[in-house]
Amino acid sequence: MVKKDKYSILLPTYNERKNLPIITWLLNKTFSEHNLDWELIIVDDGSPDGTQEVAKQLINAYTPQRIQLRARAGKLGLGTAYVHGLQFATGNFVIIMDADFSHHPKFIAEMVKVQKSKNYDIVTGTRYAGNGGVYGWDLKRKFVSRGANLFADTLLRPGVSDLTGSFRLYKKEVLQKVITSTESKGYTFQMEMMVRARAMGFTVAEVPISFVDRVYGESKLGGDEIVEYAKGVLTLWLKV
Ligand SMILES: Nc1nc2c(ncn2[C@@H]2O[C@H](COP(=O)(O)OP(=O)(O)O[C@H]3O[C@H](CO)[C@@H](O)[C@H](O)[C@@H]3O)[C@@H](O)[C@H]2O)c(=O)[nH]1
Ligand SMILES: [Mg+2]
Repeated sequence: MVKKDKYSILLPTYNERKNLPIITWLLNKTFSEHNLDWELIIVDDGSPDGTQEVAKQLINAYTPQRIQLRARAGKLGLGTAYVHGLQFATGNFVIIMDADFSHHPKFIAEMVKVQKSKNYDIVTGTRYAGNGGVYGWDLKRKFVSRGANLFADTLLRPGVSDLTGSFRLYKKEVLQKVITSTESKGYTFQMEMMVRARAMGFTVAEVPISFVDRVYGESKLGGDEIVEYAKGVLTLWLKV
């Protein structure tokens, strides 16, 4: 008997109380409509806004088979949140995404379809190809994001149009291999993951997505992150 595919979504959250119920509802809708098996793994880093209380209510509503809350004591960052969540994933595929609607679950169906078309190791959402785009960012953030991608692409040539985005589908064993070899933690993390995956010979396909900026709260991108990112690109350029 062929085992049915299962998709584990790793959802890092920090102060996403308002977004979590709707994102969960949309995930359920998408996976039900396409008759796909799935689970949601919420990695909350001690959000002071009560995100975990909401997560517990969602577990009651959707069952513990469907949703796991894998909390950590404090805000330890996105990169390690994926590492933490991954150990609890029971699916053969893993999807990583943001909880603030920048990544709409409706794109998952297309990512799954594209993955199956040529048995790709990774499918990444891209804002910078086809119908992809960014909505709600000011000019500075757009410029920084484009510049960051151009810089890494010029030096490292991974052949992927969106290196810093984090809406991605991986074969679980591929994610495990790539994440173990990745050293950076902040915004550099997604870019390093993709560059290393390509260097290891994994196949990557792209699906255009529209990225919509969050309504509540603020992003953490600052001057320090930009410097860290530039250092990360140069380090990889020397090593990979
Ligand atoms: N557990 C945990 N979750 C976190 C943490 N920091 C952020 N998150 C969660 O991670 C997701 C992304 O955080 P945002 O603060 O919304 O990031 P962003 O500035 O919008 O950046 C996004 O776009 C970038 C590309 O332009 C991406 O590089 C980045 O990974 C992210 O997708 C959200 O679900 C947020 O709750 C943390 O320290 N711990
Ligand atoms: Mg965001």
